Amino acid sequence: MQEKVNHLVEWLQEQVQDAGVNGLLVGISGGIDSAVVAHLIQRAFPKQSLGVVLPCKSNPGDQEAAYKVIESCGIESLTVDLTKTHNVLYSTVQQQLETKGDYNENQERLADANLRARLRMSTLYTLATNYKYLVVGTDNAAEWHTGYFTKYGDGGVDLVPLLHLTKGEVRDLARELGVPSEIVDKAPSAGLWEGQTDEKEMGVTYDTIDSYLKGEEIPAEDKKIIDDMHKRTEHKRQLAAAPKAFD
Ligand SMILES: Nc1ncnc2c1ncn2[C@@H]1O[C@H](COP(=O)(O)OP(=O)(O)OC[C@H]2O[C@@H]([n+]3cccc(C(=O)O)c3)[C@H](O)[C@@H]2O)[C@@H](O)[C@H]1O
Ligand SMILES: Nc1ncnc2c1ncn2[C@@H]1O[C@H](COP(=O)(O)OP(=O)(O)OP(=O)(O)O)[C@@H](O)[C@H]1O
Ligand SMILES: [Mg+2]
Repeated sequence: MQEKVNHLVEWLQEQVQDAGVNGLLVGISGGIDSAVVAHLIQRAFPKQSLGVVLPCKSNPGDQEAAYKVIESCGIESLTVDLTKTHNVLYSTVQQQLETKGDYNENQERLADANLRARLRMSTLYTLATNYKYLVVGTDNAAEWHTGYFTKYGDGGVDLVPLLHLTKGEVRDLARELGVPSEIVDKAPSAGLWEGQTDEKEMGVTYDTIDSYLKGEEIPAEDKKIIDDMHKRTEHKRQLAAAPKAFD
């Protein structure tokens, strides 16, 4: 496990050197994936890394967990509350759509949620420009395969160090790095609406997705859920489609 930590830390250092930038930053949610990334970037750049807490109508418990992560790795930190910004932007768009008679209430929860993820991305890039840092993403192999992220939201990043690690491997890494146990053990959630958990929303557990990614047998109904998600989200793993060039 220590070898994996060293490998990832060295990889992060190389990426910064190759890009000619000063360091790295990550959004810290209070969940395990960003906790692992915060610990890794702090080890790679103890004085040139930043953990950013971005509450947006968030559960106060998540914010407390985010501060525990910061304390556990000693990373420099900053908090930008996006709740008001989100309210202003979402309600302005909503008003315009209502005036046009086009507001689709059925899409409200998802549109509201994805805007939170994209406001976080915009804020992280504003800070990245200020510090000349790269934005580090937190997607793991299970999220990447299922496309369980917001396109150009939490998926809009420069580096994805956890991309090849299953959720189980992320948990092992978290324990090795000293992430507080209550964060390692809590149910993964995007925190985008009240009571949301990843596994409830996807309809399949991370253990099952991990097994599938490792080539193990899983129940046919779970395989179907995972294959459908993978197919539906193929566009998120590609560059934007473009027509053939003119002659
Ligand atoms: N075939 C296609 N080719 C090219 N583009 C296509 C497309 N189909 C949709 N699109 C575009 O993609 C958009 C849909 O994708 P997207 O905007 O990502 O939205 P979508 O995949 O519908 O929703 C994001 C999902 O990720 C979850 N999430 C988000 C953020 C964080 C986390 C977490 O784990 O913390 C989880 C969230 O709970 C939700 O289930 C459409 O609005 C459309 O613009
Ligand atoms: N309140 C927040 N403040 C800062 N960053 C956030 C916040 N909410 C989400 N993010 C960013 O979005 C990423 C995607 O969230 P996701 O829920 O997949 O990861 P996580 O919360 O770190 O772990 P888990 O999947 O176990 O909940 C986070 O890792 C983090 O970088
Ligand atoms: Mg989370």
